[in-house]
Amino acid sequence: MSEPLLSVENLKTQFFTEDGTVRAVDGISFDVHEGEIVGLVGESGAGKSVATSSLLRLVESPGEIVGGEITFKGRTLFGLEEDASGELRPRDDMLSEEEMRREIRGREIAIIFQDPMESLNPVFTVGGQLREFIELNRDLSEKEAKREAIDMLREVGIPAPETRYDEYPHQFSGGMRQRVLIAMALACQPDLIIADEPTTALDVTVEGQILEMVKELQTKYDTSFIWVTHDMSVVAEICDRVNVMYLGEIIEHATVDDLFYDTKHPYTRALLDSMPRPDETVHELNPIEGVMPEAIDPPAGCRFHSRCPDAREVCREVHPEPRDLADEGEPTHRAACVKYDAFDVGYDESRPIEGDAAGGFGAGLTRTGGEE
Ligand SMILES: Nc1ncnc2c1ncn2[C@@H]1O[C@H](COP(=O)(O)OP(=O)(O)OP(=O)(O)O)[C@@H](O)[C@H]1O
Ligand code: NI
Repeated sequence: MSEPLLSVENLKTQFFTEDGTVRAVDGISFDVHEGEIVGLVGESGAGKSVATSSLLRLVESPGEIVGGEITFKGRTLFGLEEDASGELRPRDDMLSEEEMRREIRGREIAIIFQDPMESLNPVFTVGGQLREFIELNRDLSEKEAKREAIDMLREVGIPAPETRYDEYPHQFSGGMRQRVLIAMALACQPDLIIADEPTTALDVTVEGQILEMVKELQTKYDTSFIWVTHDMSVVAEICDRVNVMYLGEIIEHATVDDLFYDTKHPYTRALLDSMPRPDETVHELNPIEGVMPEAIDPPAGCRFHSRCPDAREVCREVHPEPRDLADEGEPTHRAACVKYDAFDVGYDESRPIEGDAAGGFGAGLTRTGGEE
């Protein structure tokens, strides 16, 4: 396989709060190849948004990237090294803030957020904002930029783009605003677009239309995407490969087909069981019980053990790093779960955890009244 477009190694981002250090992103590694849509999926608070804003170095105080390496097209977006006294400092080849702003953000890597009103200014027309963005980033004249802006609005399926050009954001529906943001993201023909739950607030029909359009545009422009979502049906719809996040870590990585049909990690299993699936006529859904623990003081061992139906004593002790469990010649399929032989830490001999997972996965069924 060719060199990845983006490669992320052991990325760690923390927030230094009064209550303690929030380990929002705690050592994740993944890559994105040219022309791929890579999913980042997980429950609220898993660290998806912090991970994606880290890629563009947009994490704000009290947050900070504290470790790892981010490489994009051979350039170091983030990287640390130890100086003579053992202190960590940015590597010489790490891009400056100025370079990030002028060369990377928007131009090479664009980001689309869930709430379009965060990115669109309500007091300027939609077309004006799009035109200005294009003008700034692509060295086009005002007139050329305007033509390009109208073309882009048409491209993302906005009817009568010449008229809509002069309208204000509030005159657009939620779905249409999201289309405008996609136009803006595409306007500089970036190699990578990060989409942070851009369709979550929309109704399912509009969401479906937008996903369909993104797939078409993706084929046309060969843009790569990182698609952030908590919704497995969106993953199924749009992604080539998926990373599943839980409490700051990527606990499973696979192609979409393998993730759905050869699920390895119990957390991924639980996520899938908690959602309706178009390909299965099971009507009973099992919500994942319990809540994700705090990222300030993550549990020892496997972070999912308190909610996991397969948890054994060893899961409290051993903290598994993802390992490739794929058969030889098959696409990579990494999972961080010691129940697989590849881990060889004595799972089979270990005692199942009973009565530990108070409020944990399935607790409501198996433990109610089981206390006497
Ligand atoms: N500014 C901040 N200060 C302190 N903690 C923060 C801050 N921003 C995020 N966090 C913490 O980082 C962790 C990850 O948050 P993040 O927003 O990345 O989750 P997410 O997976 O994107 O969730 P959602 O699906 O709700 O968007 C959470 O524990 C969150 O509370
Ligand atoms: Ni988020």
